[in-house]
Amino acid sequence: MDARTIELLKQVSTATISTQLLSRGLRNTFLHGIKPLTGHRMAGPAFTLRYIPAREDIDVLAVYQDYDHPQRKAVETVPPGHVLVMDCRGQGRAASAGGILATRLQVRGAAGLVTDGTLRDTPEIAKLAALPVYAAGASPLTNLAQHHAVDLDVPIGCAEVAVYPGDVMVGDAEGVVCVPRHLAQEVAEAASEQERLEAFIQQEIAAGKPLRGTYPPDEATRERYRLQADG
Ligand SMILES: O=C([O-])CC(=O)C(=O)O
Ligand SMILES: [Mg+2]
Repeated sequence: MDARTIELLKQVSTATISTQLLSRGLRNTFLHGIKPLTGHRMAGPAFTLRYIPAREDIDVLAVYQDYDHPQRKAVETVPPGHVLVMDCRGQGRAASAGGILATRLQVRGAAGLVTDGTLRDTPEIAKLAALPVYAAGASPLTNLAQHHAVDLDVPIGCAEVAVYPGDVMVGDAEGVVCVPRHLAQEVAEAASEQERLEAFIQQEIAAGKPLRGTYPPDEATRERYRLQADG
């Protein structure tokens, strides 16, 4: 994934990206119900972790003694610049990670943390200066009370959206959208162009122009936009 594509995607809104994906036939790309915890914008390829339901005879506290426990391994192997995306089947009675793991992700240069479950230690996570974090809420209970980490870097569902490793996860104040990897570059370019045009339309509407002719822009409005862009 080239750096320019990531940079462009980080600057545009999830609303704009959703429209660009819809215009290419993709309707189910926004992770509904997932909210920002730290407020930082996010863009980076997905590295995934899949959880299945926990079972009491297997998921006991002693499993954390294994440093290769898949949850811990995910945190230690997500490549820098990638977003760790966790599939919790939308279940949040137990947290999918906590403050120490999130701090480790930040130190390792991860581009973000996304879960369709919950997180614990959220007051500390909210203070992280550089890591974008998105979750469905908070739960103080550790993950193995409900979740069993199984697979790394496989296709997952997150908030009922298909996420394939390498798809680009983009986050802003409204939440997270998943951009299929093969569309990332063209969507990034088209979304930037759409936002330049919409900034002009926004100015016109604020200055008193009616919707008719302005939004969507007719040829005359487009011509004024081109003149402003050239000038
Ligand atoms: O048990 C967990 O999910 C991990 C945890 O609290 C932390 O990372 O601080
Ligand atoms: Mg903790």
